[in-house]
Amino acid sequence: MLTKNQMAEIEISDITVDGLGVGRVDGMAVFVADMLPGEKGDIKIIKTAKNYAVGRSESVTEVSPEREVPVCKVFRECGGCTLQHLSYIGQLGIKHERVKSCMEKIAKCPVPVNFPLPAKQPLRYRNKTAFPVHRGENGVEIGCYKAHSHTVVDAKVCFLQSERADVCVEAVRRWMQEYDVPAYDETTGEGLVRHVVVRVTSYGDIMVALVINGTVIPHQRELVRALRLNVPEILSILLNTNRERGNVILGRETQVIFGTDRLVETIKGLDFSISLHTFLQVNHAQTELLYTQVLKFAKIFPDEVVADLYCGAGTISLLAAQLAQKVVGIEIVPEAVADARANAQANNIENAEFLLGDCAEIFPQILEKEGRLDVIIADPPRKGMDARVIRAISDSAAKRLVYVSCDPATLARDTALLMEQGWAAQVCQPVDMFPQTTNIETVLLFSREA
Ligand SMILES: C[S@@+](CC[C@H](N)C(=O)[O-])C[C@H]1O[C@@H](n2cnc3c(N)ncnc32)[C@H](O)[C@@H]1O
Repeated sequence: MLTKNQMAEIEISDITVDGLGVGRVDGMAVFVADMLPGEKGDIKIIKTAKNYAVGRSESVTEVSPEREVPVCKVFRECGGCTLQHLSYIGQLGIKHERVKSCMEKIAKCPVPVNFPLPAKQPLRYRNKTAFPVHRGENGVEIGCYKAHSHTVVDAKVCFLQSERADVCVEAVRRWMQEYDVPAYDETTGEGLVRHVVVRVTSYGDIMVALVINGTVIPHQRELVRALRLNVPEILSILLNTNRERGNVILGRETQVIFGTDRLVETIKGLDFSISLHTFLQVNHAQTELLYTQVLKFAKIFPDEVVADLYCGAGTISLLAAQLAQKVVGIEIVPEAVADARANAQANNIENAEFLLGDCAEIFPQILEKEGRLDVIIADPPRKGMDARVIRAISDSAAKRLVYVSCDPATLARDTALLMEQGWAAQVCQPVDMFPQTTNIETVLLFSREA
């Protein structure tokens, strides 16, 4: 039995989704920050609970050959990156093991899991970042939250976003300091500036939005001038009003204070118009790789009808529509459906239809209405698919199902349900959309059991 303050030499055998090393003493799991699988260390137990303990590494006695010096100075405080101390190939290995383990242990499914498709650019890959703003003892603080908290870790550089985005954030910080612009205080609900959101397209065009607890900012002209002077690639500066308490970043009302309210992004040859609210995968290069993989698994023939469930702004639907007879996309967010319809028009695609609503309600209705359905593509949020959607997928006559998931655990849970209903998992391809973190995107191909 472990006790608080006890010292133990522990070998780390695993890593959690939060990036904590996991070792075992007499069968009890001990979680240790900043320790990697394969490492041994002298660990001081700092907390004990019924089924686990938490330790602090006092010294690492056996260092993993995959250990690296993190590029970011605030890596140990910030909750944004959890794997910067591990080589990129080591990160991919851990993600591969995680997907395999979920398939084996949760889905009980012997599907082959390929090695994750790596990112060519494992740093500075994000095309959108929302940084919380806070006023601390040393002035304006802008950065990421500390893990599991709302404490802002002040950072002048974030190695996940583009260098131009760093410059935008710095310009906002200097403007707030110079004109004494108040930051929002979430404990009192007072103050003004809540978040700085920066979007950057693959063309280098930039949108900057200040999320504010109000409708106007002081010294607006000075902010616009400072941002444009420092970053001439800015095409859009917005004020978004969010007066609600809570964790939701964006409010519904947005005003343009410079330029346009939209940018254009091109994905695999199609143009997509992006507003502040549009959901877009955060890593452009890996999105192209992900979608290529989806289409490869979907193997769509020209006479086939495709359903794209949880379709967002219609990115996958419109790529699939170029191959299919018809695509029907379903999405619950009205703005995303409007974006999808506009994107279809802008790309002269006439065989894609977009329906607004919950997949659990709309998809069964489509099955009754559409005479034919050959391929289903589903890309649900982290929580996975509703059981009603899984039932409808199984009731359909579709021959292939391509499931895209950002959470291997819910993917595995849904895989077990799909297998019970006659689907066979054929092959699983993880795609590393989120280097430096434990997150992984996975594409899984199902077909009807023979
Ligand atoms: C992971 S995103 C995928 C979007 C798109 N496939 C893409 O690659 O950009 C999941 C989408 O599902 C939508 N969504 C969440 N719950 C839904 C539901 N019950 N019915 C329909 N759409 C839903 C979200 O609004 C979001 O756009």
